[in-house]
Amino acid sequence: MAERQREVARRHGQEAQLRIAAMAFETHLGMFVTDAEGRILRTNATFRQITGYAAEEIVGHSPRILNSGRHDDHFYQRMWCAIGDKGSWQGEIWNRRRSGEIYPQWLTISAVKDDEGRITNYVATLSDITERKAAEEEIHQLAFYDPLTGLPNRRLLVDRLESALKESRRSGEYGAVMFIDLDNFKTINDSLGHHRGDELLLIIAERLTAITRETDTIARLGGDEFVVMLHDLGLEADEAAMVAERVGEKLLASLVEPCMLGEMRCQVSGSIGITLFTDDQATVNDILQQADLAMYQAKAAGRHALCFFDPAMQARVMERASLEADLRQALADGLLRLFYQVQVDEEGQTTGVEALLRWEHPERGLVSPGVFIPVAEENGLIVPMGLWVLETACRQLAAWAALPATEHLTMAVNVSRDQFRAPDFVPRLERILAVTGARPERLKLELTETLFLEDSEDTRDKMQRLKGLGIGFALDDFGTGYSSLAYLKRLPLDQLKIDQSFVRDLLDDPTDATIVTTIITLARSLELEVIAEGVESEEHRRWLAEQGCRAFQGYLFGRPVSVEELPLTARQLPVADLEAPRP
Ligand SMILES: Nc1nc2c(ncn2[C@@H]2O[C@@H]3COP(=O)(O)O[C@H]4[C@@H](O)[C@H](n5cnc6c(=O)[nH]c(N)nc65)O[C@@H]4COP(=O)(O)O[C@H]3[C@H]2O)c(=O)[nH]1
Repeated sequence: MAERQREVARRHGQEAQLRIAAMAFETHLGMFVTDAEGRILRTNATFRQITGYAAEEIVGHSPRILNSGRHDDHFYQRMWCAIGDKGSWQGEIWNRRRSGEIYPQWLTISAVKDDEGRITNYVATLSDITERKAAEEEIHQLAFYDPLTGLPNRRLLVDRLESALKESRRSGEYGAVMFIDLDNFKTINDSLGHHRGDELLLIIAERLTAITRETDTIARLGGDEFVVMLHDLGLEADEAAMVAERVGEKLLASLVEPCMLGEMRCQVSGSIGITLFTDDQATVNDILQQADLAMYQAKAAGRHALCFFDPAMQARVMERASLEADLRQALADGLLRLFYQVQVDEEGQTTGVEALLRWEHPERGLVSPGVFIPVAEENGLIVPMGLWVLETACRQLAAWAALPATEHLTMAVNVSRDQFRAPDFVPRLERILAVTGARPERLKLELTETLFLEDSEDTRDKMQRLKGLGIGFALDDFGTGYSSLAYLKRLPLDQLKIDQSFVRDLLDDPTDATIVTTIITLARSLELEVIAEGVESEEHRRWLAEQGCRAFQGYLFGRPVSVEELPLTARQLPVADLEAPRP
């Protein structure tokens, strides 16, 4: 009797447990149970509500049927590793409802094991977090973005500026912050109403966005104040200032474009304050204040202007702008000159010259190409300027070819990367050769390694076409750039030019000496000529000759001079040449 009572009690207990389990299963969380192989055995009502799958549609299937495709294999591997190691995994996951809609859910998967530790089932619980995500998104949007324009607000700008500062400290690259304030926004707002004012701000936001790169930050701080942050502006302050200035000019130009506000045609202008930042100790607040201050200076300077925070930087940018204007004028007025520096062989005989550009400025005097070539390269003036150089040099070559004493001379001409890249470079040079009558075999183009960094197919093709005409190629400043043996072998080069920075110290600096000997050996193995530039003393010449260098250029033999001053004396020319024309 007692045994029967115990059996009834046990059964009641089991039923109660099953009832509890069944109730627990039917919760507000979606649930499904799979077998050890991952086949779905059971789902609850909430699961069906969330996923849209009826029990009969999904039982027997793998949960993969729910995959959204948004996660890669790696994601699922990590999930299964965690379940294997710790017995469970939980996290956010994007799944797909039966309707095809993709939605975010919070998912927990636990492995169920038997008494011997073997996995018998997996139990998953899931909740739809679409609303929570949307709320999070909205909070994020409100907290970090300007509700009118959708641009980042001050908080996000400060955040990004902090990261940019850290990055800049690490890389040493400059960044810039530009404070933009519209000059006459208040008048428009007051006369046309806030609604039109808002429209104008939206137009401005769009224009600023269109001009800047995707990686730049454009923020609206409120009212008519915008900030543009640029980064990765290079390691040189002057260069960074130039890029920032160019972007600033573009922004100013875009602001003054007229726009329609309703029926009204309106025009605004802006004042821009720029400050550069780098690996110094300035804080985010310092930087924003500097840009703000510079912006007030721009306003004080007459509006529709930009101003740098750093007065020295401002002066340099202005100096550069005036240099640029003068240079354009100089090309038009014929104030450029070619100087020539001799190149000699091992006997000291002049074999040719290098043409070097000079600018005779009415006030500045003789301006060095080191100053104005980078400006010309920056503003594109290098293309017409380079053609003038080539034509002048070729005329000189043709004139020398007519005299027995000078007919053997070669002419090396520097050609900048952008000049060589111009699509019509080859036909233009062909025309110059035809017009001047210069012999292409006497012309040598000095190219720099930057030309070979990109688009090498086009470069090689052009070189081969010119080579076909008889023109030679020297690689200038060899060793200072990105020297890659791969391109040395692929390109039709004739000569490597050892940069003067290595030659200068080779007697004192063993590293430079090793570099120079390596270049000479390399040139020999590639069957290229080699010439050392910047040879200033007999000791240098002797050392280089001992290493196998056969051609030299430098102050020891002559500085760059005008054609009239060239030291083409009897000592350097074969006597026979002076007495009788060559056969
Ligand atoms: N300390 C020292 N310097 C020496 C010695 N021998 C020559 N030099 C200088 O070294 C520079 C050699 O020219 P580069 O490497 O082609 O370097 C040239 C070249 O890259 C560029 N350049 C000059 N003319 C032109 C041109 O017509 N077109 C282009 N694209 N660039 C040019 O400007 C650079 C500087 O030209 P320059 O000021 O004329 O400076 C010249 C020359 O005056 C020496 O013994 N000691």
